[in-house]
Amino acid sequence: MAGATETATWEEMLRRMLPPGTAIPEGAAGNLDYSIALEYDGPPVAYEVPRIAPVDMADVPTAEPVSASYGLLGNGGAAVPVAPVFRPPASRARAEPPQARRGAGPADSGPRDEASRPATRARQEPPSPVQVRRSSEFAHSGPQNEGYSDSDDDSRRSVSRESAPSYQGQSDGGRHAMAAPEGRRSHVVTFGLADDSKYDQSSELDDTRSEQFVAVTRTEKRGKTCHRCGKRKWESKESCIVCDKRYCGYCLLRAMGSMPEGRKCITCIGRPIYEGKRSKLGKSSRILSRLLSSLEVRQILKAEKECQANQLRPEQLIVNGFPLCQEEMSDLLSCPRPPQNLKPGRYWYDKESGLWGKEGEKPNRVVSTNLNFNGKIQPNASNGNTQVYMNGREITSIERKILRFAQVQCPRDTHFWVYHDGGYEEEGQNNIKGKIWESPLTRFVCTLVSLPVPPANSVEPRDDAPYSARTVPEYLDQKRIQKLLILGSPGAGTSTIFKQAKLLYGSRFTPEELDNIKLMIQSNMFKYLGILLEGRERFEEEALAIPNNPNSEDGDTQQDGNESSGLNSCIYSINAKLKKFSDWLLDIIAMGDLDAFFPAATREYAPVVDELWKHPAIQATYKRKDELYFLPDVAEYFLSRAIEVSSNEYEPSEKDVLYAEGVSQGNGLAFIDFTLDERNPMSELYGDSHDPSSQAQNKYQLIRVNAKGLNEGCKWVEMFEDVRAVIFSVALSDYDQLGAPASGNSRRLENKMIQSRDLFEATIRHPSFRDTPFVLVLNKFDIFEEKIGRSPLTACEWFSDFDPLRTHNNQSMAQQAFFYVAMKFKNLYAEHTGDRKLFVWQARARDGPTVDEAFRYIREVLRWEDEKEYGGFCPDESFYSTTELSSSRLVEQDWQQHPAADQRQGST
Ligand SMILES: Nc1nc2c(ncn2[C@@H]2O[C@H](COP(=O)(O)OP(=O)(O)OP(=O)(O)O)[C@@H](O)[C@H]2O)c(=O)[nH]1
Ligand SMILES: [Mg+2]
Repeated sequence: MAGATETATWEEMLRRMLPPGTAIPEGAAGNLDYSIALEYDGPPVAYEVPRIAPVDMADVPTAEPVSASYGLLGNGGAAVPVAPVFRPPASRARAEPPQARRGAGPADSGPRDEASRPATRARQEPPSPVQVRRSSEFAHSGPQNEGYSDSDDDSRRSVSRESAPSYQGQSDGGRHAMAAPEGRRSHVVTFGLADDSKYDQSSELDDTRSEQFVAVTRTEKRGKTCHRCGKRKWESKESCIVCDKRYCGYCLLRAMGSMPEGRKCITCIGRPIYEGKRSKLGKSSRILSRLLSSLEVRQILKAEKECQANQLRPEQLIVNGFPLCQEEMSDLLSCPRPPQNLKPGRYWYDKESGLWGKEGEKPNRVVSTNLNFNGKIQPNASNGNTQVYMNGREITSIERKILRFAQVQCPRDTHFWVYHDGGYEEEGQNNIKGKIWESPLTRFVCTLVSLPVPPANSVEPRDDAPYSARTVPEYLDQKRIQKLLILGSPGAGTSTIFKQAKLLYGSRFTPEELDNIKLMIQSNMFKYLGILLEGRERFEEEALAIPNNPNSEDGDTQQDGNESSGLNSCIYSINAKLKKFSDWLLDIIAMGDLDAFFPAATREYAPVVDELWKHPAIQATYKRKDELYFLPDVAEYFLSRAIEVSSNEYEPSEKDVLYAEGVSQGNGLAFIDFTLDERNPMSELYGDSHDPSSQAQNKYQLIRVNAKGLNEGCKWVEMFEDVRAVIFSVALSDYDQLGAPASGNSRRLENKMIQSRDLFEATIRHPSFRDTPFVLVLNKFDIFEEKIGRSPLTACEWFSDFDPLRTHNNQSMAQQAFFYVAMKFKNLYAEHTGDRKLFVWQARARDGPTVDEAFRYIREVLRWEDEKEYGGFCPDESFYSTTELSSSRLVEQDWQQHPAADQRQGST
């Protein structure tokens, strides 16, 4: 837009400002840093504040350049022509009557109006950026005559000196005295650089934007200060869907009136909305429901959603490279299966299959087929690189994975035709080979990875046949279900939380699921047995390796002669024990007396480890006893009921299901859909009345990815970019535990808390989650509480600076330690995400209610996130950033006493 004319204008302006004859610096128009007027955003002031009016540079009188004949010393000292002193017209602009500003008709114009015309014009028309800059430029250059100083402060002061008195002087008998718009604070001018990238994004709105939008920045204070009264209140704000100005409950109706087009300032009525708000059109907010009756709210929201001014314009939609015309857009929106949540942008559309997606991306919806658009689909529409083509489009790798999953042969250079029902054939073969999305499993996997599928019993209107209704399976209705992804390192409790969700909100386990869990429990039991036997073998190897090979490659076990022989004798004695132990194992197995075997095996195992650990050489090698012993606690729970558990008739109890490690035998991906009722301690505190539309918001899909899938380079994770929140579970009790390294060749065990931290770090940095809120669940608080007294938190090197207050009991020590750990994670998160808040909750996942409360907290987080984005409620920093947590009931009490205070941290 900044073409040659603009440059010329700048040059012209500079020329007028510089002393006559001065050369304009090269490239000045492009490089000079021009300050821009900003609207004052601080607390209200008691006095009327002057305005700076735009200046028409054409009206600035300038002197002709001194001609050569006036040479400095020449011409016998004849007077050099001087321009008259220029008086800034700011006061005239101020004195403009309100009507004139709103666009007075010709009847109003008289000689007086004539006199103020330049300023009036500048106010009436949306000024170009150049005009706005001119005004601010003038604010700097004007006072120059009176000893202009460089500092902002000074310049501001000189502006007031200059313009305030003249405003008083010209108030013209009160008729022209400009009252601030009804009840509104006047604007004050400050100086700085406008930086409004948000507005830059939607350049199509630029031309309609008034001077306010160019000059006002959306600063960090967004959300806290009311635009009208300027007060910073700790309460919800509602924002204008056009200009995003926020208003408190007191000012909202005054600023927005009856809202015929929804939430718009009166001055924004008729203007197109800010596109970032499109997805929120028609969604209710606390503040509206508080101020108006539910019927009124409904009407306003309906108008907001449906009125003409707020609709997309066809040219905002570019499909297959061409902007739509009105007719094409109507066809698209009125077809039986239109795209959802349409926003302005570039899309591709495959007419044969109905697949629809954003340009350069995988498909995200199946819309009706056979819509005719000007543009035809291009091979690179979705930016695929698979050399597999579907109706002419090169598909993306995730689509190819699904094809393979559905057992569709698709080597390179395959060209398919795919039809509305998923039927496919190779190009030129005229032979439908099958239907891609026929199997429920394929459909399920598609939804998990957010690929669209056609409705199950799709009957597509070919040749304009009347459209028949279809049923879309519930879980395909992705719009209404909010996906929550739960992750964590091994043993952190993700499966337990998942199973709790199932028990709390879901249906009971089906017989198949129970069968699966039973198999899982049984195979876990054999895994524990495997560990026992492996341990025995390992000790035997230890024993054999050293005497036979004193210079063995394992440097850690090299010992000097004395120690070595000491170790040998020790190991021999252990070996004898082990021999006895293994003979005994074999006997028991031979007799089939497993009931005796399992408990005995675990019982016998520990003393062997103890024995080994006594020796200094072993200690030097392994550093920690845990490295010799990693049978999970839960092993004993199941091993002690070995016969019962391993029999065919075994039926896992609810407790067994919860205690078992894992979700299913394969233990990969698992998901569950559930709904939460409205009961919530927090929303009650805020006096919420949730409208029925929020019910739909309460549907969730919890997806659990096992730790292994994560460790393999987070491969799965990429498929979950549309999750609403990531729940990351960490076992608090891991701080003094060691675990096998997730990857790499090192056999050295690592601190499990550090492992969790590293995984957490990798996850928050993952591009798929750049904008996704994270909720950290600090789990296993029960074990933590129990052991914190005997095993210091500093056992984990990351917590080495933990310096608790002295306490008399484990409970308060555990709370202190919990806060400390929470803050460590919060700081880490803030570091990586540019100061975003990490939400933390404390849980004991074996304990149902703590998981229930965790999910209610997560739901609340999602609402905060929604409202934060849409213009509302933003809980006070103190509890948002430092202490939201935690052991629910405890917090609940604190909250009731000190809703916004930082009390919880203090209480520890
Ligand atoms: N005491 C106690 N045990 C817990 C808690 N949460 C989980 N557990 C137990 O810890 C063990 C491991 O929990 P899981 O839920 O299987 O851990 P996970 O994160 O799924 O681990 P992977 O399956 O390896 O990914 C199970 O025996 C659980 O019953 C808790 O808060 N307190
Ligand atoms: Mg598990």
